[in-house]
Formats: sequence, C-alpha cells, structure tokens
Amino acid sequence: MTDTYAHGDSRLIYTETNLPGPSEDNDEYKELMKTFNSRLTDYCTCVGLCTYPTCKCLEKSDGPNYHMYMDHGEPKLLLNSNKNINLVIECNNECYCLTTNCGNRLVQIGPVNGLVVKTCEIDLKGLGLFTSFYIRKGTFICEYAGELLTKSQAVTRNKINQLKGGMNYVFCLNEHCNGTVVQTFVDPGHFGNIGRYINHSCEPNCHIVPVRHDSPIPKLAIFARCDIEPDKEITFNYGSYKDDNVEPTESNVNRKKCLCRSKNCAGYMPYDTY
Ligand SMILES: C[S@@+](CC[C@H](N)C(=O)[O-])C[C@H]1O[C@@H](n2cnc3c(N)ncnc32)[C@H](O)[C@@H]1O
Repeated sequence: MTDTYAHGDSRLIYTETNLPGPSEDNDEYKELMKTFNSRLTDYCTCVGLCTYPTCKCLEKSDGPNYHMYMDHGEPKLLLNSNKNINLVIECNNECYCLTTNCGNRLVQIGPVNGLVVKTCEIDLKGLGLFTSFYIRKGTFICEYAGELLTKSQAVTRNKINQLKGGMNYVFCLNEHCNGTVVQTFVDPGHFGNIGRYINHSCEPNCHIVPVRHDSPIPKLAIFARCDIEPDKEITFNYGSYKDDNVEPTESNVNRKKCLCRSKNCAGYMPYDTY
C-alpha cells in the first residue's frame, strides 16, 4: 500500500490499515484474532486483466467491482455504480494476475492523492477531511482504519467517549447476511489513518463499502458517491449504510447535535446502536 499521509498531532500513531486492539484473555478476543489472522483461501488464475465471470475473485464478487477510465492518460479505477456493495472482493497475493493492472485491486493500493486535514468552518465539528482535487463518483478515497475491536471493547470505549463528551471515533459496520448481522468495530481514536478526520453528514458525498482482499474481516473503504469539487469536505453518513438516521426519541436524547448543515439534516448524529 502507498499511503503518504501522516497525523499533525504527535499523540496519534498513523496506521495505514487495521491493527488489532489491546490484547485480552477472553474468547471474544481470541475469536476476533483468529478471523483477523486467517486469510481468504480463494484466488484467481487469470493472466493479465481479470474479467467476469472467469476470474474467481470477480465471480465471488457477483460481478465486476471496478471499471477503468483514463485520467490525463493514466488508467484509474472507479467503483461500478450498479455494484452490490455487500460483495466486493479484490484479488490477493495468492492470485496469478498482475498486481499492477489486473483491474480488481484498488483499496489495497492506497488512498487518493490531494486529501487535506483542516479545521471546519463550524468550530464544534473540529477537524475535517477536504479534497484539493476534483474527485469523480466511484473514486476510492481512503480506508477508515484503526484498531480492530471486539464488541465489548467498542461498547466500553463508546461509553467512555460519551462520558467525556468529546469526539468519538468508534465505527460499527453492520453487514446483513442470511438473516444475521456481522459487525466490525474499528476505532482510529489513537491509532488510525487519514480516514479518522472524516465528519458525518446527513447528505454525504461518500459512503462506506466493505471490501475484502486478504482477511475475511472487511476494510471499511470510503468511496465517492457523487462527483466532488475541489476544496469540498469529504463526508459519509455515520449510520450504517443500510440503516438510515432515525428521528430522535426519548431513548436517544443523548445523541450529539448534527452540524452538517445539509438541507435534510436529521438534527442529530446517528445513534450508536450496537
Ligand atoms: C471520526 S471523528 C471526525 C473527525 C473529528 N471532527 C476530529 O476533529 O478529529 C467524529 C467526531 O467528529 C464530530 N463530528 C463529526 N461529524 C459531525 C457533525 N456532522 N456534526 C457535529 N459533530 C460532528 C463529533 O464530535 C464526532 O464524535
């Protein structure tokens, strides 16, 4: 992966991709580490460009994940807009195809260029992530990477953050699969990448797509869901991509006020219901 970004804050440690959270001597942690350290066993035997349905990785993805376009004479990949985003499996180290141009490797290559961290116009939002370049719909922005936590660790950290009343970086990805929900918890609060600076919006220009290429644990990959002009803030909806914001009720009065200023702002940040 090529990731040249860094934190301006020396108290934070930059990690390009997820790393295990603090070790615990319990079954929940052991189970998480077992999955984290296991590898996807399928690989393709394509030579050169991977095409659907011959490529095993694309077959497992239920169709091509990305399409190519020329950007100032350079080939770039964009997420297919008709793609089932629950199933994005990139080629991996075991695959026979070429790492540089198989057409099914994007998230593993690293974030887009031109991302800038700066203070938001609305002070209370803190820092935000902005783009200095024009970004096309379907562009991979960056991962939301940090410590991979068990559910108990995530709940504890979330409670502590709520009590402190400061920023909360713990994100829960819910994947709905055959009637069950598989949850992935990532906290870039202390160890994280550039994605930790992305703020929430009720009308976001990006969304999170679970992408797998090495371990069965998905990368929380942030993609542009529309074209984005230079100097715009990068945002995604902190609610799961399946569950939209819910109206505030008595049970969620503790939710933070949302300052996204979008026309359809729900007024509150999505509630962490895990
Ligand atoms: C993942 S961090 C985003 C980066 C953060 N703004 C910073 O300065 O590092 C999430 C935190 O940012 C703030 N935040 C993000 N989006 C917001 C929004 N739309 N309205 C108000 N606060 C927001 C909240 O405090 C939230 O807990």
